[in-house]
Amino acid sequence: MSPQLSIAKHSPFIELDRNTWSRLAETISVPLSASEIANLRGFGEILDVDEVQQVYVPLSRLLNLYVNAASSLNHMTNDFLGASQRRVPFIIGVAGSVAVGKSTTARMLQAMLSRWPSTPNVQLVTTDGFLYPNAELERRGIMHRKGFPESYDRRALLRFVSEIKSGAPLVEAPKYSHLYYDIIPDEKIQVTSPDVLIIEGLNVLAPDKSGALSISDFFDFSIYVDARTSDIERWYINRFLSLQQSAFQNPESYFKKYANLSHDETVARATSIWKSINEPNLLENVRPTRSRAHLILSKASDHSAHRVLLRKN
Ligand SMILES: Nc1ncnc2c1ncn2[C@@H]1O[C@H](COP(=O)(O)OP(=O)(O)O)[C@@H](O)[C@H]1O
Ligand SMILES: CC(C)(COP(=O)(O)O)[C@@H](O)C(=O)NCCC(=O)O
Repeated sequence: MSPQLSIAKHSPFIELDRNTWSRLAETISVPLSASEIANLRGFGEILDVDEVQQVYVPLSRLLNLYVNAASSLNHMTNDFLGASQRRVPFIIGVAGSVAVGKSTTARMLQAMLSRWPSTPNVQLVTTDGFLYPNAELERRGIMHRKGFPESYDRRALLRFVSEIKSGAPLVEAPKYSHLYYDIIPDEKIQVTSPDVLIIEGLNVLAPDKSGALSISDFFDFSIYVDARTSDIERWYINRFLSLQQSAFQNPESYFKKYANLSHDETVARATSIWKSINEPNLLENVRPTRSRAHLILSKASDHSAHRVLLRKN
């Protein structure tokens, strides 16, 4: 047997190409209208009814199976313990690079999962709320490391997730604004005992370096959104160009300093931010967590998912 085949044989993942994956749920129809899908789509993405039918319907069905199985196990465990039945949220982590399209995947899952009768209440939080405020990043001398593991208040994030998993009826998270590029001091996001909570962020699968608990220890399922580095760089630059024409024109935007750049200057600025912050973070911290995921959604250069890897166990 060639070394390549034996590596594949001993991989913890089953690999499915798009056609094989899409056939797993072809009898289930898309529960969203074309305009609902358009509203969930991020900048530059091609998400359409075909993509939802072929990629997200099977994913949502698989997750529904996991949620129902976790709920049965929870019931049986409580019976065994003689404890009262109390349901705690099923937590799904969504990881991947800046600009890979995590937010669209997470929003799509939220919309799809909430259509299942067993999980009408699906809530979504992003980990950017747990970034230190810019003033604190400046104080620590890590303003140029936004998105790196050390730029987050990891203790607060861990407390947040463990409170949710302990069944607390209301848990609050700080709120981040892409417009201000900073934490909004007086606003909070509330998590109110959902059936499913999706937690999306760059580093959600990162283990704690000192061996202590990390938030992924509280996940029931996790997804890594993957693509080639060169494709993600192009998506980042194209999105930056679109934002320069829209969001950066807002006088309140942190990036208003880029509002009058020419096309070439904007590309140069985006490339420099990508090369100095987001690509190193992807290579050093984010992609190394990929094999910790239960499922890897692998995207082709047009943003469509072309392959799914699912853990065998
Ligand atoms: N500077 C910005 N101004 C406004 N919105 C932004 C800015 N940067 C990113 N976004 C938006 O924030 C969301 C999260 O982006 P990001 O963290 O890169 O994750 P992803 O692209 O994987 O969803 C996306 O919807 C993106 O369009
Ligand atoms: C806010 C982010 C760190 C993403 O945070 P996440 O929700 O993934 O924890 C990222 O979108 C970002 O703004 N990075 C800084 C570098 C840049 O401006 O591209």
